[in-house]
Amino acid sequence: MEEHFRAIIEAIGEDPQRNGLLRTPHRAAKAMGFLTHGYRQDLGEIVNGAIFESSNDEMVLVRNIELYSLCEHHLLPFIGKAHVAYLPAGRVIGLSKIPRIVDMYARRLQIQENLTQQIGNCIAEVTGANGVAVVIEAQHLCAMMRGVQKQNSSMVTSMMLGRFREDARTREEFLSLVRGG
Ligand SMILES: Nc1nc2c(ncn2[C@@H]2O[C@H](COP(=O)(O)OP(=O)(O)OP(=O)(O)O)[C@@H](O)[C@H]2O)c(=O)[nH]1
Ligand SMILES: [Zn+2]
Repeated sequence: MEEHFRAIIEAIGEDPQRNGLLRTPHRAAKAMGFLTHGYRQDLGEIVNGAIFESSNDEMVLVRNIELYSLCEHHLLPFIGKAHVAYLPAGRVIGLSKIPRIVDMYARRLQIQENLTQQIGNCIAEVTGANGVAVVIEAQHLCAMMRGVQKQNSSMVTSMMLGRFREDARTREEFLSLVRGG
């Protein structure tokens, strides 16, 4: 990847040999590696067996999970928040595992719709929940610092599975809890 970043710097018309840019291909490759480390993560290792029996079947919501991803069309960041809820069916998942799952999919080349769906499907599979809801609100730098250059619009995507899809009252409870903070 370093070589390719050096070529990009040249293509821009810059001098990769000038002092400030000498180590830039190395740094950029390292940064890009970090921003896409989700490809090299393993769901089993992330969850690490942290699934616990529980008779609680009320909604569990983790809201305001900060999210950094890269849009697959421009390789520019999109940044926002994810809200994830599920209705336990006999077992709950370790609290930290939800943001870890969000990150595993966010740290890849994505479009927001697919990211939302992948997180929802994954939480559903891992928890066997009666329902899963995911809402993501994000701002895309490709639509802010270039292209249409809209600084104040954000994109909201959602995925409702099981009871969240079937039952309007459950969905409403989720949305009002999300709006609450
Ligand atoms: N649906 C969706 N579109 C996205 C996402 N991220 C970026 N895009 C859009 O992907 C589209 C790519 O359109 P193209 O016309 O092929 O590319 P472009 O010429 O760079 O488009 P502009 O951004 O309009 O200048 C643009 O409309 C982007 O806004 C995303 O997460 N979801
Ligand atoms: Zn984009």
